[in-house]
Amino acid sequence: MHSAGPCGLMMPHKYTGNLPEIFQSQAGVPDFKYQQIYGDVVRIKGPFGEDRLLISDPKALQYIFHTSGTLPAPSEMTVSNFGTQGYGFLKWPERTEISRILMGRGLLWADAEIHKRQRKVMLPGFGTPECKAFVPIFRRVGAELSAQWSDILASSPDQSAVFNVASWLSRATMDSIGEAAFDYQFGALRNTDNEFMKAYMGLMSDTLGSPPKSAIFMQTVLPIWILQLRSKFSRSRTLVHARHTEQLANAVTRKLVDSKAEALLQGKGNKDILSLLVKANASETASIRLTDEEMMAQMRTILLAGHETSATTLCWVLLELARHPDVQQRLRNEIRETEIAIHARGDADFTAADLENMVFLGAVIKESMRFHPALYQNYRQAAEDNILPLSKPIKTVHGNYVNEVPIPKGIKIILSIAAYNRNTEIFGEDAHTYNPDRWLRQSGEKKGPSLGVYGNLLTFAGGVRTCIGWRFALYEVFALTVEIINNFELLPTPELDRLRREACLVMLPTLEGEQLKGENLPLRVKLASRD
Ligand code: HEM
Repeated sequence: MHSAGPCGLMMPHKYTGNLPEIFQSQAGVPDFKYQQIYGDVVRIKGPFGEDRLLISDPKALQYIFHTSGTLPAPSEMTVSNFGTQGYGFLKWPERTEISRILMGRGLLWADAEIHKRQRKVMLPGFGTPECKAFVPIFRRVGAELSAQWSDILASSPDQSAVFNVASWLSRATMDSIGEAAFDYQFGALRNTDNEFMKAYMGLMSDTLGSPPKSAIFMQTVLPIWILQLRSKFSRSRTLVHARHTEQLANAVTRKLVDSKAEALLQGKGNKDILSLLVKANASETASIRLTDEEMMAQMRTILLAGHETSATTLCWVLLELARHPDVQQRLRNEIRETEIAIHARGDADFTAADLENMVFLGAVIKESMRFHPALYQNYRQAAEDNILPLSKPIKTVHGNYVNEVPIPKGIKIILSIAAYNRNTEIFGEDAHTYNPDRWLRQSGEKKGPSLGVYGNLLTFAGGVRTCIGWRFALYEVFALTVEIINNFELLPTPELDRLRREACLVMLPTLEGEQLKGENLPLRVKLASRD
């Protein structure tokens, strides 16, 4: 296996290894560089020269996400018996500590048995019919955003304006998640002064964007209990922001959980995710049931995981459409043809089936999610000594070729979603080019081992930790893209020369020199002509 160092890559630092380059660069940049020079399995250095791996090999990723760990013997298998299949590689403790600070001890924090138990209770809220039923909510939120943009354009002299699209989408997805997940009106699109929204805006970039070397060092070498004390008492601006958001979120989620439990007692169950979760929890045996603290953590998890990721994904979709006017026009044509068919059959609006049946829309969304995965890396640690199978042989530093790599217990691995999504063996020699048409070619999908739930991308991760909200996210991204492209024309602005893929767990658009202002995607918006 090759190790990083020569060939123009940064030499590892004595104390922090390659981690500053990995965590301070723009999202995906070191991953692509290492992949191009060394291939899909690269040994990098952690603190004090510790070995770590950076992986984008499809077979190794499939093993880690899907088949590592063991199942109980068939004779020992019971309903509550904990099989470890898919849990052979657990999350890095310092990263789960970040999840705990931002979201509490919910699904993104949990691992192994606790994860399996929590996920079982949560799944009923995220099925296909449940997510399809949210489409009218997404469409309503889209219509509200459209109405506000149209008003602003109508009062501008040349009927066009530059919007920070990232801020608008963040507020739109907050309203969507509020209504669909909690039956709650955040009113984020209507009221920009909303205290809750202000706390969530910039939370990721503030707490995780461009960390200084000292923070990277502390996070990796300090024991978890010190990190926990720090998160509780530190006066640093970022941790004060995280604690303030936690207080606001806990106050809202506590009231919501209580009111849903009360509604259930009165037989008034609703269809929002929280109501479904409260119901599913009540029908579980006591040993599996989520505690009150866990229930509130799930709400904070859904709030952050479900709002920032969808908003970011939509940003990258719209950016590519602004950069590729031909693609934008083809998509608008498909949307308008579908709209004519909808009106002809006597319906007023797009249904979930209409959104799914738009082939070019599907190609645009898949390609945008491939090219710009909102979560660009996952972090795992081997629970046991293991052997990692590889798709193709790699050359070791001794010059031998090997088909598998022995993995000692405890080794930390970065699973590069960004680099897998650009793997040329899977997506073709032009994997670094944005091209929705690749999904219309027969060969566009399902090359390589089965990994991800959508287009075999890793954008929603895979296996037991596949994004629980992936169907929710898809319908939301479809619905809002259709609304915006049907009504508006998007154009690039000169500021895009300074656009960064800010690496803060989620890949946010920011502008060079203005990272501290948080997410920013300046696009020029005009009404789309209807000739
Ligand atoms: C396009 C938008 C989205 C993307 C790209 C995305 C991506 C991901 C990824 C990569 C993971 C795995 C993270 C890890 O294991 O560390 C994940 C997990 C998760 N996502 Fe999403 N997500 C999106 C939208 C949503 C939405 C809308 C919701 C909720 C409504 C949601 C809820 C969650 C939850 C709760 C988990 C933890 C699942 C588990 O560990 O079992 N996500 N997501």
